[in-house]
Amino acid sequence: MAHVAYNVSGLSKTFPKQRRPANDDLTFEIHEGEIFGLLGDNGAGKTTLVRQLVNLLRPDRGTIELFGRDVAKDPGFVTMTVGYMPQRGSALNRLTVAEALYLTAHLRGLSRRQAAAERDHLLELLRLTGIRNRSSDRLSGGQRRLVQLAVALAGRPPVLILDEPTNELDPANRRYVWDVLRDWNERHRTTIVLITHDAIEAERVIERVGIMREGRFVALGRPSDLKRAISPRRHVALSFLPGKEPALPDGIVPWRRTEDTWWLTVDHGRVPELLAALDFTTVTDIRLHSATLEDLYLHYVS
Ligand SMILES: Nc1ncnc2c1ncn2[C@@H]1O[C@H](COP(=O)(O)OP(=O)(O)OP(=O)(O)O)[C@@H](O)[C@H]1O
Repeated sequence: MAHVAYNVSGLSKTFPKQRRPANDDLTFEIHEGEIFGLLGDNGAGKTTLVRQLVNLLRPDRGTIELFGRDVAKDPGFVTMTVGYMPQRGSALNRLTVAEALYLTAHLRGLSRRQAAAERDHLLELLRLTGIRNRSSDRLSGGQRRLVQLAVALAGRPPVLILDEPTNELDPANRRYVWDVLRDWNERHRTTIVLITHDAIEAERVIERVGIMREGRFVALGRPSDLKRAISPRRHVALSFLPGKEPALPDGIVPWRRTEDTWWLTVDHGRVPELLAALDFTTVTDIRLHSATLEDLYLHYVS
């Protein structure tokens, strides 16, 4: 069984003068070592939730335990355990990029020598060496996001909470950051909770997803399971040598044919049977398509 990083129970929060709760009786777990994605439309309550997870905001009701310790009663433990990247703003004040990384790593328990090594590693990892001596108030929006991410990673806290880590990044940096996060998670077994609107790219790294709407989860689980629930069929494109039409199991009939490719729609459960029936000396290519994370998001949110 998976070990639990966060155990959230009955979490509710209504801001003053707001009619609707921002978080409405949320109960869920985040497993140790997983990458958990929070998706949802604007105003769904994602930032409110993560600010409670890092103890920047108190819930009206409910409890949050981090590795079995009550977050509200143990704020120091949260600070030492979680690297938090906020949605906006900068926690760096007027420090240079290099100073911010060094100090954060040192405050998270690394010796001076280790903190200096960590600083240099993160500058290189996030390609920040060229701006290492720049003050954080003189960075572009995208540079600031990369520095904030590096600060969250400094000292390798066991949990990362990232509020839209790829927001403001150009497409190449966006993709690079997703790769860095996946690699970091694999290397250090870091639990990562992230909010994103970037469902297409995030699909490559997210292991479990919570889709929020009006302060509640409308879907929670592994993307593959959730996709299967909304779309129980797979689309298959099957290419073969001209004139060598494949034999298909009973009841599976192409809905479109060309000379060398057939398109089929198959129940998930029959895919193994289809694959077993094919002669791969004459089948040249097979492509299986199922719903994407973005399809899933749009299914639940629109
Ligand atoms: N400080 C605040 N005071 C009053 N209402 C707030 C405050 N912060 C958030 N809200 C409200 O709470 C609800 C949830 O907001 P939240 O920022 O958590 O949404 P979100 O899912 O993170 O949205 P987005 O994707 O736009 O960042 C919204 O209706 C918002 O207007």
